[in-house]
Amino acid sequence: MEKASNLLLKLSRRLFNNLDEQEIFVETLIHPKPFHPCILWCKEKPKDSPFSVETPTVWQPQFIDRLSLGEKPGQHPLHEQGYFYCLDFSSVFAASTLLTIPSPVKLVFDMCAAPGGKSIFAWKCLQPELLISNEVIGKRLGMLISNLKRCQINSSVVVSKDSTLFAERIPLSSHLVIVDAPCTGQSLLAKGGKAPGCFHPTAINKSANRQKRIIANSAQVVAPQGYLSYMTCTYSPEENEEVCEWFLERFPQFKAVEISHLQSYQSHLTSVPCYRMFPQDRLGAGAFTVLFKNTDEGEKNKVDMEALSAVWMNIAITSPTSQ
Ligand SMILES: C[S@@+](CC[C@H](N)C(=O)[O-])C[C@H]1O[C@@H](n2cnc3c(N)ncnc32)[C@H](O)[C@@H]1O
Repeated sequence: MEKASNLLLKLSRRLFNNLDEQEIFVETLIHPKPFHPCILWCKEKPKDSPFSVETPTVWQPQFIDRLSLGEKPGQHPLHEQGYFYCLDFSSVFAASTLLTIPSPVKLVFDMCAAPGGKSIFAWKCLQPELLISNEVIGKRLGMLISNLKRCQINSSVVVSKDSTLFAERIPLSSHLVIVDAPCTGQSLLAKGGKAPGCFHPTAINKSANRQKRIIANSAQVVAPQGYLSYMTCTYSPEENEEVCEWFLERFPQFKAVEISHLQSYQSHLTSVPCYRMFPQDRLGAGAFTVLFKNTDEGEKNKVDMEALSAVWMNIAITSPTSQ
């Protein structure tokens, strides 16, 4: 993108009061610069790193390394052997809310899972007994399955159904439900990619409505005292803070959890504690994240995997038992 569109300029004025901040935000989108590559170690890190590693941020988990510019981790033989998964550092930021969830965790359900970054992050940091990764778009299933297989994410199961079905069939069952929601993908521009129409109000409203439907269905899958993690890789408030406000009005049993390690990233666009990373922070292309807790007391429902396999397309990476 050579010149900022009026819609991008308008968005920058909504996001930042300060003129310099507006300008630098727009500049990072119209003249993108590369970000440091990043990896998540699925297996134990070798003592001597095969890569040149950047100084970690204070909140960065030990199983993440941000690498020097120019490193190509995807081409290293350890990648094929499943030692690590390559992801954007914005994904680490967004998923870092999960680091605050107390163990033990039985069941993690990832509603929007392909290609698998948040599923693998949750598996690594929470060590659940079972991870269920759902991807509704058939042609995205292959990459999800191959990533979970390559990284040996046991025990995990891949499913492919609309979120409505899970709300009906496995209500109040999961300790954690992750909603890394489909969005307008505005942050792709900061990576030099394309996201046609991503600032257009029609596209933003359509996306926000889909996000509200997914988060509402996902909330019903969360067990009492369980967690719901919502995140996007886009900047517009309609897809982020406004989804959170809408959600809390309709599901008052949920409250947003303060994430102390992300305090300096707290969004000033709402009173709900939620967090944003912007591309001008130079860590990643940008993300929005919030962690909700279901404050209801009560019994968690069991998920009978045998019964489910009759109705769902379950592709078992390993064979789970009842949760
Ligand atoms: C931001 S991506 C997920 C990235 C993934 N969580 C990761 O970390 O690798 C959003 C995903 O939501 C999926 N999706 C699209 N429409 C959906 C819907 N109606 N319900 C659930 N997921 C949907 C997309 O196919 C896409 O894979």
